[in-house]
Amino acid sequence: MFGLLEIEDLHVSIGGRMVLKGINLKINRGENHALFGPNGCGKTTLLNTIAGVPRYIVERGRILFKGNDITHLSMDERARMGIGIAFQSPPAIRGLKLKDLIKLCNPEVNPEKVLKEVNFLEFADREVNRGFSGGEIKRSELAQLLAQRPELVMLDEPDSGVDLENIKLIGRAINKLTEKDTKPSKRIRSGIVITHFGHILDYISVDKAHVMMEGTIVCTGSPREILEQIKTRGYEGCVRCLCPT
Ligand SMILES: Nc1ncnc2c1ncn2[C@@H]1O[C@H](COP(=O)(O)OP(=O)(O)OP(=O)(O)O)[C@@H](O)[C@H]1O
Repeated sequence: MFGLLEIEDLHVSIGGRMVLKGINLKINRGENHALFGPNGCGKTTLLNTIAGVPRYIVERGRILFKGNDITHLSMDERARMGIGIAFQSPPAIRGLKLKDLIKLCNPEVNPEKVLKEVNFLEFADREVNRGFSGGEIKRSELAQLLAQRPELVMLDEPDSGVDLENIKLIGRAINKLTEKDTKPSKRIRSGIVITHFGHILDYISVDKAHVMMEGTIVCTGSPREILEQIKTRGYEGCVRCLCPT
């Protein structure tokens, strides 16, 4: 199948330290992948590198998106090609209202309608992320992505800090972004979701999961099976059991 995203032997350093040490990953159109792994193994680094955040330096390997080598393109160019990301800790933006940022993401959309989808209408006139709680930041980021409608959506811990009622809304928005509400043959959009506890997996459809350890992907398999193994055996035990070398 045609890979929307293909990553080959990716090595990335940050602050002079090699964090990603040979990532290989293929995400086909219509697929949603989950990424598990212990703190500091490089999950955020992988997503931020795909998005093109400048401080992440690609030392070796390449990233292909829709068949094009995007390894050295700017963040802006990648966003225009269809890559969207919800950051773990996005900055606050003084002087810019959330509804105006949503309009900047896509002038065609009605910001109020988008904000309603994530139960966030009352924040339309607030400055972006300024004083937002952890769970509110997640809804703010998702509203921006719903406006942008990227072909590849990357979500860094979308369930962290979100209450039980809003996690359902967030799940529905992610399924919409990855077109899980559309016939499989019509899906063109894909996703990558980082989650520690897997709460969001009760609300979204995920096709494959990967376990990352020390900068590489060490196991790939069924999201439910991997999550169960991590819960009972820990990361290393999960890998020994499901993906022994
Ligand atoms: N600016 C930096 N300079 C040096 N090291 C950094 C820098 N930013 C991140 N790192 C290191 O890179 C490693 C990978 O960080 P990353 O945020 O990708 O991990 P993660 O798997 O997403 O972790 P978590 O689950 O805690 O969010 C960590 O050891 C982190 O301390």
